[in-house]
Amino acid sequence: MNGPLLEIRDLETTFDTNAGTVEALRGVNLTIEEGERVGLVGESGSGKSVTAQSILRLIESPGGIDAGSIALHGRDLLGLSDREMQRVRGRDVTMIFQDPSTSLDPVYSVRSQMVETIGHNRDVSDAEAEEIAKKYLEMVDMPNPDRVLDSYPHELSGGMKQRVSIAMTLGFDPDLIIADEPTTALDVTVQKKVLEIFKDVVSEAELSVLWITHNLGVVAEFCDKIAVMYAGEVVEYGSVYDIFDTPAHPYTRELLRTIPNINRPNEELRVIEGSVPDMLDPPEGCAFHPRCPDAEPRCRTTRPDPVGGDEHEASCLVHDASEQ
Ligand SMILES: Nc1ncnc2c1ncn2[C@@H]1O[C@H](COP(=O)(O)OP(=O)(O)OP(=O)(O)O)[C@@H](O)[C@H]1O
Ligand code: NI
Repeated sequence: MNGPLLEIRDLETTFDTNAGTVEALRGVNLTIEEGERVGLVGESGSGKSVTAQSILRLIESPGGIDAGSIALHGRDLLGLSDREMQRVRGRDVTMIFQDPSTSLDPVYSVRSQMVETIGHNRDVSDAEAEEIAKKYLEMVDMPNPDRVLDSYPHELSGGMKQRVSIAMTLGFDPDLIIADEPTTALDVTVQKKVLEIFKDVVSEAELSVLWITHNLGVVAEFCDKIAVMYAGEVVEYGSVYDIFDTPAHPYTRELLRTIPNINRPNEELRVIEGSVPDMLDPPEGCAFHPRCPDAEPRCRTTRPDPVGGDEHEASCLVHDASEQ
């Protein structure tokens, strides 16, 4: 039996600033099984992007990973040399960014970038690599792959660029794709289209994905599992069904209430009362207690551990995920 694809344990990442130490990640636990699509959701500042950057070891000074472990196929990523880590980033774990320009080089044609990437990761000739590139461009619904191959990134629209960067990601043949809000920079109709394409590509290629988003609706459509982040911790984890049907953590319940109801389009959007904590000085006890409708006195002083088991767990002293 193989272990999980990715296993993050008690991960702590901080940034030293003039104002003090920002405790961005305060003990993140997250497991992704082979072939799983996991949505990472939470309000702005909860630590979603820092989690992604920590997995890829892209946290730069004055930031750093202070504690915990990250294992990919059982291999400890935090113990690798910079060179080995570079190989992991080029081959095993790839990231799709909000701004597709980040993953495309402006000075090379799409052809040379895709052929190089594919050739680098597979034992094929340039001609074969080009055929594979065309196949990937067809998979992302590019009507004229030959023309796209001849293009330079600036000749493509935002939506096309993002599709090319998805095709490029396939060229890496990665074990895990991390996508950090990859469609938010696009306008709404293009967003929908790119999302559909990505969904199809992921199921066709049976990829494992960590999908970072604010949008619980997207997660419900796209993912198998959901991890809810709050103040630098995963506070609830479970299948999409469990999270939507029997959410245990009061924060998850509040987050679900903020999803717009398509049957009541004129209803005012609900927001969660209060604001996210200052990570320079996070609250004692449960970080959500100042905003929590169900908080009890003990929540102010005792930090909850995850309870419930592998399938569905939540870090809450009041509500037990296994009893939902
Ligand atoms: N380079 C940095 N220097 C200092 N603090 C940082 C840095 N990068 C992130 N942080 C802090 O770490 C915390 C987590 O940030 P992160 O970007 O992971 O949030 P997020 O959940 O991705 O939010 P968003 O949804 O807005 O992208 C925040 O408090 C943020 O201010
Ligand atoms: Ni982010």
